[in-house]
This record gives sequence, C-alpha cells and structure tokens, in this order.
Amino acid sequence: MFRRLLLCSSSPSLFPFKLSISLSPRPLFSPIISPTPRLSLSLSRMSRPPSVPIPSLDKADRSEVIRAFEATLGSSFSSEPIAPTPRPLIVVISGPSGVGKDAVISRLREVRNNLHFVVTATSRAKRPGEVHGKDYYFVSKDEFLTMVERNELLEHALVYGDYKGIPKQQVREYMARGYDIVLRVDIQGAQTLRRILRDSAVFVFLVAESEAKMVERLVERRTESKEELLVRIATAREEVRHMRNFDYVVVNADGELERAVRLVEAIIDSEKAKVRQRSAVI
Ligand SMILES: Nc1ncnc2c1ncn2[C@@H]1O[C@H](COP(=O)(O)OP(=O)(O)OP(=O)(O)O)[C@@H](O)[C@H]1O
Repeated sequence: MFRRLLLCSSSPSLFPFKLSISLSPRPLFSPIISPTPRLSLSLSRMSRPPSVPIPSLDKADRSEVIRAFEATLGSSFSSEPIAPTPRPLIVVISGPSGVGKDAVISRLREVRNNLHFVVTATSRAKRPGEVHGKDYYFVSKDEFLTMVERNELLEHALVYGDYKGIPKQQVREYMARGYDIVLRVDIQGAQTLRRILRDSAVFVFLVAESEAKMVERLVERRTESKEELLVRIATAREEVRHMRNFDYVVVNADGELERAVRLVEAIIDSEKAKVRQRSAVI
C-alpha cells in the first residue's frame, strides 16, 4: 500500500498544476512517518509561498520564467554536466590467430580518436612492412627478459616461441592523459589479464564467421610455414572454447571488416555510458 499526497496550489496562477507524490509503505507499528530528507525538503519548499511570482509562459520571456523558478526553488540552475565524466577504459581485444585482430585494430586506429593502442614488446622478428615502435617494440630475448625482471610488464607470455608483453608505463601514461587503452593480446594473454584486471577492463573476443574462413585467411596471409600454420590452426580450435570468459564477442566476417569495427566502437561507447564504470588501476 502506498500513500499518495496530492498538493494543489490555492492560487492557480502561482501553481497551475497538481503535484502527486508517492511515499513508501508505512511500517505497521511505526508511530510517525518520517519521509526521506529530500522529500521533506521539496515539500516544504513547494508549499511555501513563492518569493517571486512565476510569470505566464505565454507572455514572459524564457529567462524571466527560469529566474522565477530559481527564486522559488531557492537556488540557481547549475550548468555543470549531470553525467559523471567517463573514466579511461581498458579494452582487451583478443581471439585466435588469423581472425583479424590486427586488421580490426588498424582500422579502429583510423576512425576513432582518444584511443591509445598499446605497442607490445616482442622478441619475434619483424615481418615485412612492420615498423618498430608502431606495430611492436622489437627487442632481443635478453632485452625482453630484463624487462620481465624489472617488473615493467603488465603481462607477458611466450607465444609460438616468441616473447610478447605489455609495457606498464605506457598504459599508465596514456590513462593519466585521459585516453582509453586498447590492448591486443592472444588468448593466453587475455586469460592472464583477466586474472590481473578482473572486471576493471572490458574483454572483446574476435572471431571469424567460421573455422573454415579463419583457416582460409591464415593460409592466404602467407606469413607462416605450413608447420607453423598447422600449430596455429590446431590451437585456434582449442581457443574458441575460451569465448565464455570474455564480455563481448565480435564476428569479423569475410569482407565485413567495417561492421566488426563499428561493433567494437559501439561496445566502447556503451561502456562509457555505464552508470557504474569499470575502473582499472595499473
Ligand atoms: N573482415 C575481413 N575480411 C577479409 N580478410 C580479412 C578480414 N579481417 C582480416 N582479414 C585478413 O586476414 C588475415 C589475418 O588477419 P590479421 O593478421 O589481422 O589476424 P590476427 O588475428 O591479427 O592474426 P595473428 O594473431 O596471427 O597475428 C590478414 O591477411 C587480413 O588482411
């Protein structure tokens, strides 16, 4: 049972409306109802005669009406944003080999501002066209192991015989400057990051539309030997099972790169609009 209060102004020209307010149910043996402080405040203000008569909406100009509302409510209307400023977000993009992680990320880089794409350190050899400091930080195995010793990496792993790791300092610097962070990791890396970051980051699993398409793409890329390809394909089959540990799945279908990128953007946008935002501390 809810109690309903109906407030009507005695002077229709001052308050030409009815105010109906619901109070929460009255406890059975409670002697006095004590409405919440906010409710009592607004009731007392509303029932008090206004200090400034509110002019007719048809005749007065807008600012006059607004000033009268402010005077009646006892404070001026704030221009501060009502929604809190979104926090920097960490987006982890992962998926089996050959699903198009690099392709999606490089397109995202072109279409979206305020994102920092973390450059991973790796001990693997540079592929044709790759640029040091842009695609990866190419370092020797020894240099990589020194970074591990100094605890400079958020996460690192040995992937197909090569080390890969995420430099912590880079993530911290860009988050401090208000950037959202995109981390591109393999499944093993995503699992480690999930353990470290838990729900403070958003995890996106990228897949091809089918296993057959994924294999076609890997073969066509011509960056691995047939032995390496076989290992990647067998691993990819296994890795698809990890999808359930992610927050979102994005299909990067053949010829539909743009659609996949738009979906990743939509995920970022909706994360930024959440009332309770993720908050990562690195
Ligand atoms: N939507 C798409 N349609 C057609 N080809 C695509 C699409 N997305 C990616 N590709 C192509 O598929 C191949 C594999 O993509 P990419 O190298 O981005 O995969 P990856 O997930 O980063 O792989 P790895 O983990 O092995 O580095 C590339 O040749 C890329 O150009």
